Amino acid sequence: MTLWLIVPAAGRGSRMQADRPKQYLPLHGRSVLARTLARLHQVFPEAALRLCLDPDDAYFDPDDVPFSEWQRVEGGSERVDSVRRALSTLAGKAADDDWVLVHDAARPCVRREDLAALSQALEHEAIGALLAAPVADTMKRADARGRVSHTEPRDGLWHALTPQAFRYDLLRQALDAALATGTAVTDEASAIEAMGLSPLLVPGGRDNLKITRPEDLILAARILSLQSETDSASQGVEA
Ligand SMILES: Nc1ccn([C@@H]2O[C@H](COP(=O)(O)OP(=O)(O)OP(=O)(O)O)[C@@H](O)[C@H]2O)c(=O)n1
Ligand SMILES: C[C@](O)(CO)[C@H](O)COP(=O)(O)O
Repeated sequence: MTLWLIVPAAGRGSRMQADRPKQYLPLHGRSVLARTLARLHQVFPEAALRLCLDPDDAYFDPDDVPFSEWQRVEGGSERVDSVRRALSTLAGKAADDDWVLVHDAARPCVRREDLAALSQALEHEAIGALLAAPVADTMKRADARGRVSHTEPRDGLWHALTPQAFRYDLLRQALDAALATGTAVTDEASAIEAMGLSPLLVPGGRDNLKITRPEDLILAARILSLQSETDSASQGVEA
């Protein structure tokens, strides 16, 4: 069974307001995209990668791709279109029940142990699963005036992270249905949910942030430093 990896990296990063798409901004001496791909490759070295890139991309460097089996895919206008296009390249290659993991290029800090936990969860899963983090703050619902309407109970609320992993044929059907009906889906899980199915939530670290705004890049750099300090410390203990 092949493990397919889709990395949507075709966004423009408009909220980042940088001189280039955020996936090409430097993070600890390499691009965000290179860091994300390296992290995925450490846990899934045998996976077959589909990398969604903007057709006008002027920054991509193939040397940043550590996977031996990979293919570039032209991204679409929304994230869901990019993922759907990547899936279409699997037709005739993927088995219906192959797992497809989708991970944002903009999430370079995903922990290796969280990737491993997701992978392990899939061993007992029929539909699919996503990394997610429980909401930690008190949640306010705003009214039209920008004042608090009421406090939302946060019990059972989770932040949807990536990777999100689903069976190839189910994900294909779910995205086709969402696109055909115009259902807004900002992640793979919401397309699956629209089919009446309930993906599994796999607890993951809140440090798996999606770089979206300028301050996120500073946070991501600090998170990577802390993660590498933790890795060095645990290697020291084991040695
Ligand atoms: N048409 C698109 C839009 C987004 N993405 C990718 O999907 C991930 C999450 O999207 P988001 O953070 O919303 O990225 P952007 O669209 O780049 O950001 P913005 O909305 O600020 O423009 C990113 O890795 C992004 O490159 C994509 O492949 N194709
Ligand atoms: C897929 C995603 O990263 C899950 O949090 C997210 O939905 C990306 O889209 P957003 O519009 O930036 O929330």
